[in-house]
Amino acid sequence: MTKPYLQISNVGIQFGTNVVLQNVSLDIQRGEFLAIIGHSGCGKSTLLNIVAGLLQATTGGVLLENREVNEPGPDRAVVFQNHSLLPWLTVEENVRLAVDKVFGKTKSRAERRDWVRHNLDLVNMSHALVRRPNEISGGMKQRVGIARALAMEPKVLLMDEPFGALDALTRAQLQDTVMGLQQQLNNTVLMITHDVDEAVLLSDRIVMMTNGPAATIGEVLTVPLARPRDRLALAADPTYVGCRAAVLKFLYERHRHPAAA
Ligand SMILES: Nc1ncnc2c1ncn2[C@@H]1O[C@H](COP(=O)(O)OP(=O)(O)OP(=O)(O)O)[C@@H](O)[C@H]1O
Repeated sequence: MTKPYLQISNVGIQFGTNVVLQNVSLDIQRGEFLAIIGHSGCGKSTLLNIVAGLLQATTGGVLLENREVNEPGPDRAVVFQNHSLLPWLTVEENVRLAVDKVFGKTKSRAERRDWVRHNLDLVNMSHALVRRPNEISGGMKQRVGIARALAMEPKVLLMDEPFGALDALTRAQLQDTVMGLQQQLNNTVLMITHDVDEAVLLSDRIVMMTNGPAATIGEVLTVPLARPRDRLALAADPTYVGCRAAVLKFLYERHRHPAAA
């Protein structure tokens, strides 16, 4: 068995007397796409923030390529639900800012410019280089956020409900883009979602969290669907339907949210 690329070991965290996570352990291999799913408030964002280095675990810890994670770093890029673009900069400048920070010393000006454009091209945003965030749609902003994260060449891409604020059609387009990128770049991805179909469509494994307080991993489901995946073809695929049913069962039968009980 290869050594895990990203290792979450016995992670627990409490805020005051509120124990949010307890004994969370997960080994992630390089190039894996993992979705984390669980009811609202169970601690998904908290877990992602610990991996991002934005929060410190109370117990346990995280290793990335055998190095302890204890602060944010460009090797772990985060894409949030609500884009975090700077409104006074253009699309190109927003990505450029991150690229300059990471590659300011190792790439020339021209190389950095090409790298910014290449990453915007990957998410089909080359046509909007000089637009500002308030001049583009929500889906386009998320595309720019993804380009910015990819342009940092992170070891791990962390996505916190990246499509949560988008309408269903835009969401489906973005999911297809992310699947295409995954096919091309083979990133290691940890993505939080509330959407069962999204989790099955995009992931290699789905991590299902129990309800809080003291939430932990209840089950991990492997999604044995070949790639590339086609959402229309999969809708009637017995393996897809079975995975979907397993996640729904976990969420709505075995770990129903207390508020819905
Ligand atoms: N900095 C903090 N200080 C105190 N409590 C916090 C802090 N961050 C998170 N919490 C608490 O931790 C719990 C889990 O929150 P978290 O946002 O991680 O859940 P979630 O599963 O991502 O929820 P959602 O799906 O609704 O986004 C909540 O009870 C929240 O109030």
